[in-house]
Amino acid sequence: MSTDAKQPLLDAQEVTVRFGGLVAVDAVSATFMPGELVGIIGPNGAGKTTFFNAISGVTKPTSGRLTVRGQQLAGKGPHRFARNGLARTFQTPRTFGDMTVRDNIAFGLKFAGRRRRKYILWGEESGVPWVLRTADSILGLIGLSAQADLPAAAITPSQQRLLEIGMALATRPRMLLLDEVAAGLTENEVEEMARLIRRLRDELDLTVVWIEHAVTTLLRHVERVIVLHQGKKIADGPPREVVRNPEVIEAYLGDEMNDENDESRAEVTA
Ligand SMILES: Nc1ncnc2c1ncn2[C@@H]1O[C@H](COP(=O)(O)OP(=O)(O)OP(=O)(O)O)[C@@H](O)[C@H]1O
Repeated sequence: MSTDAKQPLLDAQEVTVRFGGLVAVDAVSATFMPGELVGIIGPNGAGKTTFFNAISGVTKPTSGRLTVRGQQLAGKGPHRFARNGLARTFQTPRTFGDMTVRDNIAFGLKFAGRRRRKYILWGEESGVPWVLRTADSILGLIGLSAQADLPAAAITPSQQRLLEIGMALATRPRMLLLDEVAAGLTENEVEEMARLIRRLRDELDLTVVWIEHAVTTLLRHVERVIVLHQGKKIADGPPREVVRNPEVIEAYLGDEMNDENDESRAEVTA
């Protein structure tokens, strides 16, 4: 891969998003390096999704800088972010229900095709992992080959989430932003999802940023976690350190990992 290992894929500096009088994201800075798997946690309304929206161009930050692979993109639209290698999922999957599962992936590939000239200019066409070259290989990767010919509306909610990840992968991203992809899944499905996410990061050399309410699972699988509280970043570090941070325990983990959950805390701190 030609990505400069020392250059952040995305560097957010002092990003603020206001909605009228409400400061949803309050001067948050965070740097994401190639190949990192980072979790974002925080109570409801902490600003997680709004931060995601800001770093993917969906919401224009009120102030702050967003540098993607060296380019200043704050204030640009989501397509500019996508062209620079960012792909994301949404809390409510945005798939095309009346199209087949395969055609949903093909749609993402078409979008990547529009970038193809740029890939060639960068000399990276040969660098696209083979598994991201066709709809069928992407379906194999995410475990949806058997559903390829079904309309997307006919597959289960957990398969919808996988499909949305597949559509994001089809755009051949360098950075994948996952917004609660494990919401509503059974315990086993959550574990499978976590394993898939790790595999994608490892095999495709992606940077993955993952918001999730299933905190215990998330903390077990990520190497770094950012905690947001009332729009501010209150911690950023390895899970075993973050779960011991008194401010984090008071603001969030005290409830999420209470006494009955000591086992899970022990698992993370081990
Ligand atoms: N478009 C909007 N207009 C006005 N306020 C908004 C808008 N989007 C989010 N907010 C507010 O901004 C704050 C942060 O919301 P956000 O959805 O980013 O939090 P979150 O951490 O993702 O929460 P959750 O875990 O519940 O998804 C909340 O107070 C929310 O009500």
